[in-house]
Amino acid sequence: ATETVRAGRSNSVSSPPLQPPEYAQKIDVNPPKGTRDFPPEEMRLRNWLFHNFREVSELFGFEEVDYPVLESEALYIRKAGEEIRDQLYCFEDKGNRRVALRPELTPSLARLVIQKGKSVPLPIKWFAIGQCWRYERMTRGRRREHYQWNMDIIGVPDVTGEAELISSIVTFFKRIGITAKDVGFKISSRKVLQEVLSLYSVPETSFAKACIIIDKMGKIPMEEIKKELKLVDLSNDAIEDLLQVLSMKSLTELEEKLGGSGEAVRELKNLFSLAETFGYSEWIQFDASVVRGLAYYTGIVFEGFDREGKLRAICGGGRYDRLLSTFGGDDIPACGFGFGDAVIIELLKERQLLPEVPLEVENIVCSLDPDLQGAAATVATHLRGKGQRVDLVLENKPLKWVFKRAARINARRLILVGRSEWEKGMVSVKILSTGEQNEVNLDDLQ
Ligand SMILES: OCc1cccc(Br)n1
Repeated sequence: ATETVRAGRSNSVSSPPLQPPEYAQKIDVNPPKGTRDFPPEEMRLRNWLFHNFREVSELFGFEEVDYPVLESEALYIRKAGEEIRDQLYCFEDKGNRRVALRPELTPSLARLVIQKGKSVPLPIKWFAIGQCWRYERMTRGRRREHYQWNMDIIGVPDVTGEAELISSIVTFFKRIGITAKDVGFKISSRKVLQEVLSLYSVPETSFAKACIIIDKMGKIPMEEIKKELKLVDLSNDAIEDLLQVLSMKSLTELEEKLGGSGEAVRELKNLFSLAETFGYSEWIQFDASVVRGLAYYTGIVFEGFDREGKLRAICGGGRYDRLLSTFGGDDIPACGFGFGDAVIIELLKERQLLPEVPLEVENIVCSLDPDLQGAAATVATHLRGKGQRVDLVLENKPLKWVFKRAARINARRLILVGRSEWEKGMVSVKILSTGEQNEVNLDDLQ
């Protein structure tokens, strides 16, 4: 075949490496601002994390789903002043469509549930692990993407749904060595806010906005919180009453304020008694200040937090009974959570619980003679056929190089293909930890 010689590059192996062609332009080898590469070591840790997400989801009988990273912008146009809306990574595509990189997975889930309609029997129990995006001014140097694990139950109106979801997260934490001493769940209900605001003539449209403002408590000054609440038509009395309730840390106190007959207190009491039966009471506490920052929550809300208080929320979720109907679907109750891939790794580092996830390739196979490269390929294929991982040395390399590579890949065995052995259908097997070396018939090689 005629060799095409690219301008500026010589095909002869002997000439010294030339300067890159004049058209080459050194690219920025870093990933875009706010995004991450996952080179092998980081990818092994990520795979370990996602493997645990999947194992727990399957333990709870959930089915895995996924959706496009790119969605119609319309899925996220909510007018409640959410940060997620301000930071939407949206643009107009070449077909003049308004699209967005998904900032969360729940709207996609709602879209697919509606699309599937009656063809999917309830309750739906789906989980997903997907990359989510936000466009944040890099002034704060925060990430623009993360991977989120979501589990959602659609079609169960009772708090047994939320209890099941919290149980799945507790199960996940236990699997990776996190205990109730490290992490807890703050639990409340948006119905607490609803019942307080119902004592004052607060317009329904103000409810979601008030929740988003209250979610900023602790992040912006209290005076700013009050100012923003006034702007969504809450009276001073309503605000004072609300803030007093939000400081409550006991259900007894809440019941004294709201009475025991309302839905908020009844559901929370039910959830805490279910926690007893699941066996995770030590993990949860009532905290009226938890509202979460998504507009569509309508009932129970919860968030996982690190008890040392050094990190941002580890995960969060709650009930969203109106989301499907706001998308034009039937009025189907739903609850779910999101669990990001970043804070949990920070927590594991803090607690010295990061797992060792070394590269482990059991075997390294190499020929001792360039003419036996084919024989080495035969040996590698034989072993791979038996489910053995094999790193096949693909070039004629000195043994010193082979031993160095064997150490890097944590190989247990070095399989040497030499002429005299191969003529007898044998190979030489060296156990690298002991140095023990034997000739083995290829057919007996396991
Ligand atoms: O949790 C909010 C969020 C959404 C998308 C991307 C990132 Br990073 N963070």
